[in-house]
Amino acid sequence: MVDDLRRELCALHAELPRNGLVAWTSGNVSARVPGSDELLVIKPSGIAYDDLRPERMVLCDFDGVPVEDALAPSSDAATHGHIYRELPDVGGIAHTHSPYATAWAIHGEPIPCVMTAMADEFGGEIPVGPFALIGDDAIGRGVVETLAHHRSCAVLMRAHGVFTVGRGPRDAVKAAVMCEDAARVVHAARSLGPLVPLDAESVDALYHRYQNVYGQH
Ligand SMILES: O=C(CO)[C@@H](O)[C@H](O)COP(=O)(O)O
Repeated sequence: MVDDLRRELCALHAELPRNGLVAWTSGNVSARVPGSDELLVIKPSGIAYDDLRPERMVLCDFDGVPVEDALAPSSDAATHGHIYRELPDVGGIAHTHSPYATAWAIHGEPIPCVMTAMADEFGGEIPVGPFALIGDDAIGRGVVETLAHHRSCAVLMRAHGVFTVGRGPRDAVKAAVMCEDAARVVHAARSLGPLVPLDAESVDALYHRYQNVYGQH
């Protein structure tokens, strides 16, 4: 099972540069080991995306400590672990520095829910979380605190970048792609004139349809 996760994560990491969400070695994706309340798999720290391999993915505990001989895990391993510990329904997490969303994060401004694609994916605005230093679980604490008050699966961490959560790592990477798309389009819309947020009833209806009816079943 862990070997399958390593393969899935390796393929998903390739989606970050492919979608223009990261520069050089920034960003990371992790997966909870299914059924576990103490293990995750995440990328190694500071390794070029082209050099990532399934066997280089690092199996860690939720404190971000590798449980086997491995490369040093991502700087954000303890942050991912904190999120898995606090949010049992989360099975995957992605972190990017995607440019438009990070510009909103630097500005400290939530992305308002002004288009159907945002209501579909995020169920409202994409909120801003607090500034936190990198290296322990502080970012994770900020993400969890922010998500307690929002339906969004993405948080813009102030002066840093994007953290997304999903049922699995693919959902989290998709949310990171959709977050950057929203950040870019809403920025363009605002340059044309004032933004008009969708009303709450429409947001609820759109979110419900997309989450429960859209796609193949
Ligand atoms: O911004 C951060 C730390 O939150 C990361 O995106 C780093 O840029 C990549 O760190 P590693 O995952 O390679 O340690």
